[in-house]
Amino acid sequence: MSAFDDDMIEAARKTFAGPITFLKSAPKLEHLPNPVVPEVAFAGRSNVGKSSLINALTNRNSLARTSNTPGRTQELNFFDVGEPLKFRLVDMPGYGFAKAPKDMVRQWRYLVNDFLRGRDVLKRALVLIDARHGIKEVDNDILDMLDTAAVSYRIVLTKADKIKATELADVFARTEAEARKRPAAHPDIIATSSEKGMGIPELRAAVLEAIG
Ligand SMILES: Nc1nc2c(ncn2[C@@H]2O[C@H](COP(=O)(O)OP(=O)(O)OP(=O)(O)O)[C@@H](O)[C@H]2O)c(=O)[nH]1
Ligand SMILES: [Mg+2]
Repeated sequence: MSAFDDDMIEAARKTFAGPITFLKSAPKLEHLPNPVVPEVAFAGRSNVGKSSLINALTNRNSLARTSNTPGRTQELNFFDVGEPLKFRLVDMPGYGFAKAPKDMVRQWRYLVNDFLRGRDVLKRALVLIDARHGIKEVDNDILDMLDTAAVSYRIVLTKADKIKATELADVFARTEAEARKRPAAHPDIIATSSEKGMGIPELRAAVLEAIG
């Protein structure tokens, strides 16, 4: 069952099959690109699968850099979709990995907070949550920041291929119930697997819907 009709799914497929290029990396706020088109950002704990999901959505193997080393992405990475340019995807730095030095955590907070507050082209954030764990304490920071900044967001479960269907149904229900308590969260969540392609057509449609 999907909240998106066939036309939307097909339009989204076409959009993501078209030209997509890496624009730039922004390690600091002064490096942000000019806000000229709508943006959708991918947030989530380090290693949750943000970069992998961007690659799956765009059907490219190595557009966004993925890694087994948590905390690899320390900056905001911008990807241009469409020619002429239609919207941008933003790969955000991950949080919550063990052994992150204090100043790295502070840096993350500055960058992310200012990005979320200051950017009216940012139409939606997708907050990725590992399907094996559900929402954890470490995710509350970003969820609170988004609620406070009134940036609308949708929760997306990742790595759904790693658990059984019954467990997935369980964590799905639990996570959706939590989403419905949060003011800026979309009431519906999406379960995905970048590995198996699950939920990818729906997530593409969700991105298109978010940019309007
Ligand atoms: N089985 C499975 N593994 C996945 C999936 N998505 C990502 N992974 C693996 O999880 C690891 C981390 O993926 P990334 O996409 O680099 O994670 P990230 O959230 O971008 O991490 P940071 O950039 O450090 O914040 C990689 O080894 C991926 O291959 C998935 O859907 N299924
Ligand atoms: Mg990454």
